Amino acid sequence: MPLDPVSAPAVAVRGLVKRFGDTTAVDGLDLRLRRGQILALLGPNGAGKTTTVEICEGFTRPDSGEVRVLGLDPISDNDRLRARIGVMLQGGGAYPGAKAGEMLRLCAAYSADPLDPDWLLEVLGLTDCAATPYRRLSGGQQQRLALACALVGRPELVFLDEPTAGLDAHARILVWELISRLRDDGVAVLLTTHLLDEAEELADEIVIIDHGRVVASGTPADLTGAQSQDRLRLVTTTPVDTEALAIALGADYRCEPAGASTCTVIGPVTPQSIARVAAWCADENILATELTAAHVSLEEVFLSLTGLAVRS
Ligand SMILES: Nc1ncnc2c1ncn2[C@@H]1O[C@H](COP(=O)(O)OP(=O)(O)OP(=O)(O)O)[C@@H](O)[C@H]1O
Repeated sequence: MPLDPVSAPAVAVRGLVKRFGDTTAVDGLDLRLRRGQILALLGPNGAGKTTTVEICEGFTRPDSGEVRVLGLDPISDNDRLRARIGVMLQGGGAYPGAKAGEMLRLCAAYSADPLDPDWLLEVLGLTDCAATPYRRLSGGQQQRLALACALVGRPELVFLDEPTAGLDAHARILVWELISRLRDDGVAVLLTTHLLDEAEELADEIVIIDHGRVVASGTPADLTGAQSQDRLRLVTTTPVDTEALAIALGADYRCEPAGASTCTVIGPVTPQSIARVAAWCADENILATELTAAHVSLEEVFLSLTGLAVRS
């Protein structure tokens, strides 16, 4: 694994194992995050995401495996790493009486070349509450301030743990825009989230873990595209006899109801199969209002891989 702290990947993890008593939280995990990329770590509750991130942050010691963050060991090189990484602490380290603007300026004072705190407050929609004591901020404002504190030191790598949890739609978009700008400026982002649309929107690479192991990885398009090629979504004004449609299409096709007047045809999507579905509807005097080569959502991929709802 390269050790050069300048050109090394932002995060390189190989064969990581962490046990807590009888529980194996991380079980031989590999991970690689390049500079200027956003990697979203997804997984059901208890999958091992937080443990992995805390090991990368240097807060938890692994049992075995190799971990390099910006080419350095997160525990033995922690002092050198601190100034180069940003960590979003949930309500952490706050002086409840301190004002939002003061807290951010204090964080900025630890950095040799910080971002302008007033600019960050503005971008995150916090200017109006700069003089508000931390304890009086709403949950969403505290969340955005935690993000600002993680970013103000101009880190090369930032760890974001559910950065938009609890934010309203407007605030979520502000945060998404800021995260995208960071990436464009070359910052690497390791994002953990339960929001699959957030991962799909932001991530260059998604790693889905379960039981401490990687179960799938790739770009959002890789993960959803592989399963999207073999589905048609048919919406009709009256319910469809899915068995009859499947028989009409032949042995390569299955047909499943997906709602009162929607069904999914599973099988090769070709110009001929689309024509056959439309012709069958005409023969049955059924009005098709939509016939689309379906996009499989990341949520469907996640469910099929982990067998679990996002929040179990
Ligand atoms: N300090 C600890 N002591 C004992 N067990 C722990 C500790 N930290 C984590 N675990 C266990 O390790 C496993 C992985 O937990 P972890 O918090 O990493 O999962 P996660 O993917 O972050 O879950 P969530 O989505 O709920 O935050 C779980 O079974 C958890 O109970």
